[in-house]
Amino acid sequence: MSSPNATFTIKNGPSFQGKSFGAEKSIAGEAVFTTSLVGYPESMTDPSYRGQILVFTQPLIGNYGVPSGEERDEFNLLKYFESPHVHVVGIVVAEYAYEYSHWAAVESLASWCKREGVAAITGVDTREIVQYLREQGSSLGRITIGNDTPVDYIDPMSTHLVAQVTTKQPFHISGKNPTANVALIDCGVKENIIRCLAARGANVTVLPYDYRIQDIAHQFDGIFLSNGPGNPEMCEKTIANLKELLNNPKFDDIPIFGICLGHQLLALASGAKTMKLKYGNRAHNIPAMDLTTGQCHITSQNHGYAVDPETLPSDQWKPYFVNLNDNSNEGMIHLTRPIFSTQFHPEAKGGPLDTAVLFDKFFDNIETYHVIQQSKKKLAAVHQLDLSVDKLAKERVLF
Ligand SMILES: NC(=O)CC[C@H](N)C(=O)O
Repeated sequence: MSSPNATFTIKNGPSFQGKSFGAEKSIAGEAVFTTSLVGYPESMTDPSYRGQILVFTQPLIGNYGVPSGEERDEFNLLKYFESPHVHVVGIVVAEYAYEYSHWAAVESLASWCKREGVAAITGVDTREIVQYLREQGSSLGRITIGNDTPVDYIDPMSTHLVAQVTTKQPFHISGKNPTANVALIDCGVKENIIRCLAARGANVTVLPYDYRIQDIAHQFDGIFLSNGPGNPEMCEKTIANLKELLNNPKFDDIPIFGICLGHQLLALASGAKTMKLKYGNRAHNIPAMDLTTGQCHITSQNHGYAVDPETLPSDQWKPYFVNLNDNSNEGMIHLTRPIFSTQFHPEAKGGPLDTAVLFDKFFDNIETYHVIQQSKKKLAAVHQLDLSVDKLAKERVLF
């Protein structure tokens, strides 16, 4: 099989010669690496990877092909992909498996990359690349096909990636035996996050990232803040909306749960700061300790930024989880309100399900919210009562 030569170059770093197996299109982006062993279809369709060149440390990639991007589940969510399209601009693998086999596969990784316009290079030493990226930190990179003139380096983090991937209009996903209505702020949400909410009984209303949630929050039983690509500081509108939600006492009881970018945006809205990590955390086996219980959980992650826990206003928030590899912040929890968020992905597809229980915690908070709302309604009704003597009860009334 003759495939064109390809070159992967790290800005201010080395070049690696290999063969192209994807789209014959030279590209540039931010080069990052993942140590996940499985899940390339999910990672490549995760909007959080927008604009990045993904280097897989797992040496053999493509051996189980690519599943259908059209099949949908009972919630009308994509069964195998995290969004309808690939978001990485390129992939770098040590050894592309030209033969694939899997019961769910409908095509090869190569044909998928070609159709989706994704550059792919194989036959390079990903160990050396990753060692380089660990030393230099996440770097700009490019893949040049054949004798193409290399394209200029592009820093995707300087563009508003969330505005590109968010839903442009609100949409609705009906939950299973619904017991709650959840508003989801879509900064690039993964299908499996919506599935985790819908499967637990939430009707999910998915809103564009800049939707004024503070105007409609009272219509919902909980608010969810999604994952998404890029620098969290770019999402100024979302942060401003969340600030109103956090600062207005009328929203004191409403449950909020954020994941990854959602966590970072919540932190920024609370007055904390975020920072760029040297090379980020992208893996399915990262240990995070729950600081409220001392228990360690293995978590799935994909992020380049993190919250600086020192900057969390300690009169309102405390760190919830900590990363046991690099001590970075993995979550926060409000001291008095039903709000918490995590840097890792409790919905984990792929990856371990240790922390899926956090979705149940969100639903517990929603249940408590229902009880509070009910008693508030009953108390409010008391003030509407007709006080004519013949209308009043003749003994004490307890709810
Ligand atoms: N998965 C995510 O939501 C990533 C969040 C953010 N874009 C980061 O890289 O840190």
